[in-house]
Amino acid sequence: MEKGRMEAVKLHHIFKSYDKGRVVAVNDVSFSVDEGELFGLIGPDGAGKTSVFRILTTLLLADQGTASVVGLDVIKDYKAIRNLVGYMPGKFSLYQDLTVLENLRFFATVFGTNIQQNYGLIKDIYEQIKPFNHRRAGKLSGGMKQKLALCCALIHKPKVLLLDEPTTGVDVVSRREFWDMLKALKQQGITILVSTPYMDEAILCDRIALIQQGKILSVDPPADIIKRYPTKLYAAKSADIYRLLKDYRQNEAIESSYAFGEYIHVTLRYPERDGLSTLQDLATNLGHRDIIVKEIKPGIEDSFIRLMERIEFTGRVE
Ligand SMILES: Nc1ncnc2c1ncn2[C@@H]1O[C@H](COP(=O)(O)OP(=O)(O)OP(=O)(O)O)[C@@H](O)[C@H]1O
Repeated sequence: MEKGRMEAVKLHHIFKSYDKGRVVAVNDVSFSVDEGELFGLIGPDGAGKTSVFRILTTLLLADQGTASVVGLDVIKDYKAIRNLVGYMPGKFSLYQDLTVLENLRFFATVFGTNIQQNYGLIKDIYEQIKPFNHRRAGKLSGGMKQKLALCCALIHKPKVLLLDEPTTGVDVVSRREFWDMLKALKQQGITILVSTPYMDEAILCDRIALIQQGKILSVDPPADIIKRYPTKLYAAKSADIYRLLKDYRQNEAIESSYAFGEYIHVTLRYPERDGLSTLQDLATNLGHRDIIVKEIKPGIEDSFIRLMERIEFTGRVE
């Protein structure tokens, strides 16, 4: 952390299990979010993201560990935290039978404020949904619902925004617009912790924590995670890409291979070998046609897939 910067969110060795310990949802999670940071919690379904958010919003008690938001303890200071945090839960949180305006007024009243008082903060977002002021929330499109939920989470001018998968199930254009809004909010000094299963969104964060099976695999700026990719990565395809994937998977020279768009991404067990000819020859010898093999730069998805494979293979974070 930079000198003089405050940690807006902090988790210290947090554990949470369900079903009398049978499901370990959060397994020794520690990370912190600096004040003013746009921080992503990235992981697949069931990784433990929602449990982390519920602990931070004081709705769920951790089994072990401590957590704080703007320096306040989630257990001792839970009431104060609720006033300082804006929370957008993963599942649609608004009242479906209330209109856009009624939802906003409701959330403002709960926090002892009104729409006018903090209008500056929600203005840009709210103006996009204002034409639908009298439409019931349940009748809005996914993107509109998401904007309304963000307005409601902002209505009391929180210091920290906790957004649990705000873009899941929303179309690509709305997702992009939503991230533009987050950037604008960050510029106004609001700290944002946001979870997402989408890797293309991970890259838009200042730093990301990758979470899998309740464990944090890494916490870094996305560019650093990509830079640390430890080996050469190849993209390959042929006329029969499904058979090629199967063939590569059965070959002992191949370390890892997975479908990625119209290509297969491949790493080799013996990186000192000439990867291009190894992959090309393998495919040719098995009768493939229209073979293309090239070396490529890894993206954040490749880095995450690699980190996930490590944990599944060894059962621990390396
Ligand atoms: N109340 C509960 N009782 C039992 N198991 C639970 C409960 N809540 C969550 N779990 C389990 O804990 C694990 C982590 O769930 P959590 O909802 O925190 O993850 P997530 O990353 O938010 O995933 P999702 O996006 O699917 O909600 C999952 O295996 C889930 O099935």
